[in-house]
Amino acid sequence: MSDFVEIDGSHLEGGGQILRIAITLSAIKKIPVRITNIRGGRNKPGLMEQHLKGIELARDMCSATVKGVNFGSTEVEFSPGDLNGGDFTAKVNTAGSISLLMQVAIPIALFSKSTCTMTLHGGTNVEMAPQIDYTTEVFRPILEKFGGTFDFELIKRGYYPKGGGEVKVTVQPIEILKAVEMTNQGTVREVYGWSFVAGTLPVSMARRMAYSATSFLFKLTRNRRIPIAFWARRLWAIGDEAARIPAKRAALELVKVIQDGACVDDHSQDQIVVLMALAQGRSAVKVCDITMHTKTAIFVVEQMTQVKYDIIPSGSNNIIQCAGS
Ligand SMILES: Nc1ncnc2c1ncn2[C@@H]1O[C@H](COP(=O)(O)OP(=O)(O)OP(=O)(O)O)[C@@H](O)[C@H]1O
Repeated sequence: MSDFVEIDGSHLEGGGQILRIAITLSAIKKIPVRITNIRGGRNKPGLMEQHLKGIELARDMCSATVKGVNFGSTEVEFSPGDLNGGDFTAKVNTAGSISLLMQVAIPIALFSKSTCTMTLHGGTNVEMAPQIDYTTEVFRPILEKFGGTFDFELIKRGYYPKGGGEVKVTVQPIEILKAVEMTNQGTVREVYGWSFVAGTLPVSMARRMAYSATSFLFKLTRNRRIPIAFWARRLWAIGDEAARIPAKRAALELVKVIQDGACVDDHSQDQIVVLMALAQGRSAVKVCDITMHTKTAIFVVEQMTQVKYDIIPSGSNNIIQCAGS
């Protein structure tokens, strides 16, 4: 009989997230894992550069023995060793997301025996992944509620298609992650954000995006004071109308979460599933609709551990609950 827990990488969302969660839990809980049909839900299945470098980083962090860790591979075996801490480097040679490398590595680092320092190269602000600013300004405060945190230094931003960004992350080990109760939104006192433009685009476009986002937010939230900082950096906006589209989308996404009374937004939802599983005690978090990424995260955790989640409808929201292991 095989000692490996087998995870079907094509299930539900069928993307790289299944891989990251399986590898993270494997490293922390010392569970050998075999992931098959990797990214079977995507047009081009198999390991892409970002996923490959993420697994290699996790391998180095826990001295794992691995099989099938090469570009395009659709099946990987990962047998973890000890989490000793130390200095690690991962270099994604494309714009593959540094935040997604952090998604694999930070929980592992928190449970290591000594400090982990990671030098990560790749994209800092790319589509379909957390912006580095999201990871540091949205995800990190949530992580802090669980009792973990990280220091970071943003050395250089990197964008599609070249990448070339660099971030240094330092994580101190913790004894335990604490369970959280986030079911009451409280009062939203301030909203802030960053507006960026790309390449040769003028800073004035970043201002227009920020202005559009502010006025949408103002209309939607009625009279709240909403300061938005203007930062000019290289990013992806391409035209004047295009400047309003991401601004409106950002405003609408945020207002939906605020008005629904949820305590985390749709993108943090799936990222906290793993933290809840690793925390000591019973956690409860109020979210909007359960996303496919969240269902997928729950599937992987339940396959690999004894943790069971309850989803309890609460008005137009849901409360995700579980007792961590
Ligand atoms: N705009 C966003 N802000 C914050 N987080 C995001 C955003 N978009 C996506 N994410 C998060 O990024 C992760 C993406 O996982 P997903 O498996 O879809 O992508 P992936 O690893 O790049 O692989 P694939 O190429 O297979 O899609 C999820 O945790 C998701 O919540």
